[in-house]
Amino acid sequence: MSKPNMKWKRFLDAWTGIVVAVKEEAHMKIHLLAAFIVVLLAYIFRLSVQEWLVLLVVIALVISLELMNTAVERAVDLVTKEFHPLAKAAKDIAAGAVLVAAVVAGIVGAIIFLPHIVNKW
Ligand SMILES: Nc1ncnc2c1ncn2[C@@H]1O[C@H](COP(=O)(O)OP(=O)(O)OP(=O)(O)O)[C@@H](O)[C@H]1O
Repeated sequence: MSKPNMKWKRFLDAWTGIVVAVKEEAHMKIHLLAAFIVVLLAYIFRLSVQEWLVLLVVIALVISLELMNTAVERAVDLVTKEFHPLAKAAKDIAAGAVLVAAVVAGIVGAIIFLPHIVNKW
């Protein structure tokens, strides 16, 4: 396979990974729904460019970490389906990374949207 084709294949493989995660992970669907609602609200409240940038970064952070969490789950399940403390630690730590990002995203969302909501009333 020539080099440009290889690059295109890698892009397709990455896209396939995203599609699989969205299809198979309920949490990923919830994150995407939340991101859609946030983008809709950002449009309705006519946020500044700076506010848009911050929101897009935290949305990307949460979704990227959920993808990594899903990858860790698959890799652990490939190694063992038996109960193992290290398997539990790996999955719990990966889930913890998503939790940290989701909590920070919630705080960032509140800091950005609350003044706009208060202003509308
Ligand atoms: N092989 C294992 N050994 C020990 N504990 C495990 C193992 N597999 C899963 N667990 C524990 O069960 C929890 C749930 O694991 P599971 O693979 O079902 O993820 P999940 O809850 O389905 O996550 P998601 O909903 O994001 O897919 C883990 O966080 C971990 O604490």
